[in-house]
Amino acid sequence: MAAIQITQVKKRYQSLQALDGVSLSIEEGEFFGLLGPNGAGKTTLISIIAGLNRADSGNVTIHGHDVVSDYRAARRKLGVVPQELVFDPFFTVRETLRLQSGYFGLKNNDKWIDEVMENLDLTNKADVNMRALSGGMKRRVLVAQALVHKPPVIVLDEPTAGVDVELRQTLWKFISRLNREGHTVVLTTHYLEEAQEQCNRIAMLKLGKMVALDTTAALLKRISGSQLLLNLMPGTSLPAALHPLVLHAGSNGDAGKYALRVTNYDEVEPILATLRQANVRIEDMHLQQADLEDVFLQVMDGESVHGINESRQPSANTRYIGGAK
Ligand SMILES: Nc1ncnc2c1ncn2[C@@H]1O[C@H](COP(=O)(O)OP(=O)(O)OP(=O)(O)O)[C@@H](O)[C@H]1O
Repeated sequence: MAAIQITQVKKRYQSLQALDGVSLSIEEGEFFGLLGPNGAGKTTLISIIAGLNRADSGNVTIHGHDVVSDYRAARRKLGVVPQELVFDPFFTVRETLRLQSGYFGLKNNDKWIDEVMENLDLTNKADVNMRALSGGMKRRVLVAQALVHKPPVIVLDEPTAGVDVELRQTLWKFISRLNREGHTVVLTTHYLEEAQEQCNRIAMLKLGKMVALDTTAALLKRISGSQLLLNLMPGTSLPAALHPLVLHAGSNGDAGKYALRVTNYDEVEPILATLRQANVRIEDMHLQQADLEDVFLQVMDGESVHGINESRQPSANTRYIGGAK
């Protein structure tokens, strides 16, 4: 049985089709990544999975339980770490986690609560009021809250947005352990290196539609070889002969920056010769192995992958992937 089965889900907000017929089956034990630029529909999909939002049509089941008609059973199987920090400022961390346990009818849950706090480095904050915690600490409590009932399916909506390296490491160590122990994990993130590292399979959403769905390894194979990253002197532009090699081109603040596809090092010299002949000077360059960010840009940029589409405005995602959201 699938951990999460999503069938033909559609959701419209006024004139905006936020989800346009999304179908997806996530198996038990997967570490699954849901990627897409701002506004792609990731949070909408997660809130439908969590039963916090209703699809206009289609359905979602968690371990076979429909999230609408069998809400309580579905919810019990699911732990959701929301993107926004919502909490009651009057309770301590431990009280917050006990209350959440009570919501699931769990009494005497302190042993697990202690273990979760320990694993998220929250033990020394157990008796501190929520309002006195830093943003990063509050996020740890949100994660802990999602885990109090040991849900078999854990959904994390951008859990590491704006958090420090230490929390990221703590979080991934714990979540990876839970995944190894059999919990299914679904993650949305804009940090593509994080998705590449953690997820065995990835779906990419764009404007409410699924535009890629494959194992991380297969997605990475779509782009073979390396990239030559060029930063040309201001006022110069790439000779037309090199346009077919362009994977992506910067614009506005990044004008003059290009990523060119090269399959082996021998291809670098002819590129440099072409630039020399056209009197185009290079400010900076380096060779980089292709990664998930390149696949993401390729998928999101669609037809422009095999050459520059001069009229195309840069896609919004070009600006923030890699962390600078
Ligand atoms: N309650 C709402 N009312 C109207 N439009 C909404 C509402 N919630 C989301 N939207 C719109 O639906 C689209 C999808 O939004 P959603 O938050 O699901 O995207 P996302 O992929 O999670 O984006 P981000 O990466 O920024 O979190 C966006 O265009 C958003 O503006």
